[in-house]
Amino acid sequence: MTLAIETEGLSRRFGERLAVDQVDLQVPTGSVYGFLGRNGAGKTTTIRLLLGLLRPTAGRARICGIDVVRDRPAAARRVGALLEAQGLYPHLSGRENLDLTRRLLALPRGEIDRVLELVELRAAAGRRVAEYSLGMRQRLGLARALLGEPSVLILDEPSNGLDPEGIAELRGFLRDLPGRSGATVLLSSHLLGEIEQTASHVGILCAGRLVSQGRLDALKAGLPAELLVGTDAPDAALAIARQHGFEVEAGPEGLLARLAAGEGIEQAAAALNQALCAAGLRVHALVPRPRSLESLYHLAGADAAPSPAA
Ligand SMILES: Nc1ncnc2c1ncn2[C@@H]1O[C@H](COP(=O)(O)OP(=O)(O)OP(=O)(O)O)[C@@H](O)[C@H]1O
Repeated sequence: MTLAIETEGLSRRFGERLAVDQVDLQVPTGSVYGFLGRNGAGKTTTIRLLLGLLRPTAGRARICGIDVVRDRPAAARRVGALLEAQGLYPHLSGRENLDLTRRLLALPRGEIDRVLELVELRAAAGRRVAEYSLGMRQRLGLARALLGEPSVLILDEPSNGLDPEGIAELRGFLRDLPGRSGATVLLSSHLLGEIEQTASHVGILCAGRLVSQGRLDALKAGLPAELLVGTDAPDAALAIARQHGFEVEAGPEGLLARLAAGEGIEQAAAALNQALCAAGLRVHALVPRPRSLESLYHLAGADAAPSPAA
């Protein structure tokens, strides 16, 4: 497995605050890597370190094998980025905005039409950016990141400001991008549903530390199974299930029993059903729940304590 982005012990301190704490990112070439974490977890700081916009306090980052601190220009040539502060000029047209970057990168003129086509902004390219909707600006920012066909795309919260239709379009676009162009995509987000549908790999950041990382399907497969339990007396069922050694919590859809790693789901369901029925409760549902990114996020502790850095 070759890595498009790799960090070792990457850390960044702001005064007393350790915003990024010994992060070892491994982003395989050709992956769509969802970089998750609640607000203040350190995603943007990590991205700024990857782009060489900030210097690390410790550790190192490599883009396509190039050390970002030692050889920033060479690393920068391999990356296209979309950051929250986009730096678009509102009085210029979309095309003119792209042209500024195109000239800076010494790319041929045709490159502008190629990226406009990709983000479907060709028809609006002559209009001033001041007249663009937030979603159009976001797509223009994406078009600019795509100029020069970079090997690595780094996108900080790319779905910000997009309506549900725009989010769905972006999702399809990003999911297909590695297959179409061979590019690797790292996108940060706090939207689990978005990442679950888009990413092949994830990394979860919590209070500056990377608490989970890997192929999304493999990480999900390694999660303990869960059973959703419907009864007519959830409070009593919760107590009884706990007495019988089940790890249970009350959720919006009913009781959620989390099985121990390796515990057989059929056996556990039968034992739980028996315990509840023996106590005189009526069980009307006992359903295995698909393993989800939400469970992974929860078990990694990323949604628990607010990050001290936040
Ligand atoms: N230039 C700075 N000076 C001081 N503290 C900073 C600076 N930049 C970031 N921080 C702090 O570092 C921590 C991590 O911030 P960061 O923006 O990286 O988080 P994030 O995960 O991207 O969150 P968000 O989604 O809200 O942008 C926060 O506590 C933030 O206040």
